[in-house]
Amino acid sequence: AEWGYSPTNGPDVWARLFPQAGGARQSPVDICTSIASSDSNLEMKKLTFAYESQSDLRILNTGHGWKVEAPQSGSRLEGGPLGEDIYQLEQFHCHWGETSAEGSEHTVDGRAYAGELHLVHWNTTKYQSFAEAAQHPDGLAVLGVFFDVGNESNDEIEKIVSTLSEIKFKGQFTDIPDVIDPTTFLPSGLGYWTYLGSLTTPPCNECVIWIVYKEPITVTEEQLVQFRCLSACSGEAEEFIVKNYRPPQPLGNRALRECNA
Ligand SMILES: NS(=O)(=O)c1ccco1
Ligand SMILES: [Zn+2]
Repeated sequence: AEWGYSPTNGPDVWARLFPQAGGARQSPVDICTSIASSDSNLEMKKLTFAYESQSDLRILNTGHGWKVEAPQSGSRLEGGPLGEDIYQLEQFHCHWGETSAEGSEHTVDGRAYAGELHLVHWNTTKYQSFAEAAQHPDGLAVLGVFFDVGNESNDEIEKIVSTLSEIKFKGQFTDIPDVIDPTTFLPSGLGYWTYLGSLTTPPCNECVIWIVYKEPITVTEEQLVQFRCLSACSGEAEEFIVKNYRPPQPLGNRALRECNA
């Protein structure tokens, strides 16, 4: 039985097939800003990133959304909550909802955004592959960026949107002709929250250091409408991917730290 986001195969039943989904350090979480502790040593070790601009990146319809494969050996994410290790960009994708009133995975004081972009990195200092890194508590680092709906379309997201008609069905892929610079997905304000969590899709490995930016970026309703036209099926039967977000999971006794870069 393929997992998904419907009542019969969605987040409420994932733990039956994927035991880790019922663990104590699951993601996403509701970010309760009043309990976030501004941790001084996060400010000392500034979070730094360096990405390459790449063209001809492959975008795939995974059946659960779109995913851009961006293995960037030259990219580096380090500092902040990442200790002494260097993390390398592997892929990026996003989550959205049926309407723009929902769609993000993390929420802020109970408020959902219209969507959430995930830039997925893995620890190349300690591990030899993404798959290996995903088996360790400090294996992955994911940058989360919220989407707000506004009037200006996001040019970088538009490069993604313009390919979606070619990958309407699950399993289809194509190359993005434009040059993509992942830095352009990041908000101007670099304040963030960070905590230890998991992949938000099965198998929900508890291997992610989450870094969620406070400031959203803006996309248009039309861009989100295009996301919802992707099909979860590989054939004629059209079942649109209208939502692909997991609701918040218990924070439990995990520390939630913030850095106002
Ligand atoms: N949604 S996410 O970034 O936690 C992820 C990456 C790979 C699988 O799930
Ligand atoms: Zn994600």
